[in-house]
Amino acid sequence: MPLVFSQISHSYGATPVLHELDFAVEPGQITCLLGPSGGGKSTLLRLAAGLEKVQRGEIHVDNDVLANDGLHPPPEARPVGLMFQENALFPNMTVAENIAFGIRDLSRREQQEKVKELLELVGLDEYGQRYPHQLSGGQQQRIALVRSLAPEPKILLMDEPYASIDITLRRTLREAARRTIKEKGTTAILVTHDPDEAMEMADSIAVLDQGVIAQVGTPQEVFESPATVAVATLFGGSQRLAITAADEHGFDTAFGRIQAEAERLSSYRDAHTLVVRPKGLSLKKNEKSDVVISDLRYIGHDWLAFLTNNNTPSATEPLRVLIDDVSQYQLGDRVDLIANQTGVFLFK
Ligand SMILES: Nc1ncnc2c1ncn2[C@@H]1O[C@H](COP(=O)(O)OP(=O)(O)OP(=O)(O)O)[C@@H](O)[C@H]1O
Repeated sequence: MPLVFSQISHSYGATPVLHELDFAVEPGQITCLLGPSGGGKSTLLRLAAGLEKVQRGEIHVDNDVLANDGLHPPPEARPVGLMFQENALFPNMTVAENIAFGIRDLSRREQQEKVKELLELVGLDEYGQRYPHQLSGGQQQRIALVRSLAPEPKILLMDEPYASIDITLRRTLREAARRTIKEKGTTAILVTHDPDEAMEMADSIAVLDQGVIAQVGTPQEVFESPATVAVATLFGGSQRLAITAADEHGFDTAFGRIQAEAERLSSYRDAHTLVVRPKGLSLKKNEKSDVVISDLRYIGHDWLAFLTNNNTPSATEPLRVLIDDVSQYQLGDRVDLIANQTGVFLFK
């Protein structure tokens, strides 16, 4: 394994952030670290980068100890490349000089060849002699990426590199980054709190929640079989509801009864929490129901129904349910809720 965190605990003052965390990154993969804000994602990356001292536990690279409470090599002595938001390009150096910065020990010719190859890789062959302020934000990001790849680090650490970039450009940059990282065979960890970004970029997603890794898996595994409530609620407009009672026909929630198949229920007899995606429920009209369609909104490809329950306080957030055929429904319709086969998750 190129990068392994073992039993890492970390506190800021008296505030614990990481708790005996174990995490191994697969070689040659792009792993996205995803999780609620403040969960410790950046801290984990900063520990590997050498920007933060390891307090407890160890970090290994290829079976060698990289850092522990007695070993703290500086960032430049580590086999890692950094692409953090704060690591802007050096403004007083040309693009070529920026890229060559980390490979100053190579001969001049080798440096030039490397710079040329990397500029071509991100489609900016003509830009070597420009200064950063003469580039667009997206071009600067692409240069920052290849600058961090120039020394051919074993591991590339990226902390929200696209956070300040607009959504369309972000998509283009992600693609460029994924292609470039894959072409180089680099092992990369990308911190993001955008689940869409993680789904698009990652070979593997690791969810960090409350100081521990809650789940590691392919984007499909993490999306379709979330291991915890925190993982389930990361994706797809998921909504969390408490289950107040359950029997063989379904379960009771703040939105009344949600009907479900008996066989499904029996495997979740002790469930107390329901996480439901907008695609996870179907509606059936029932004049006697207390659940009412209080809003219908078009969201591009689909319609969302916003449901409220006449019997619950108005402060309760409406339940959002995707509907196939909007012509069947109108505002004020009363409906029953039925759990679909996918998009509904039960937790103890
Ligand atoms: N230098 C610091 N001094 C004190 N507390 C810090 C420091 N850096 C981070 N923290 C705290 O540690 C916790 C974890 O922070 P961290 O930045 O690692 O989380 P994160 O998962 O990357 O969050 P986000 O998604 O919001 O960027 C937060 O509560 C944060 O306020």
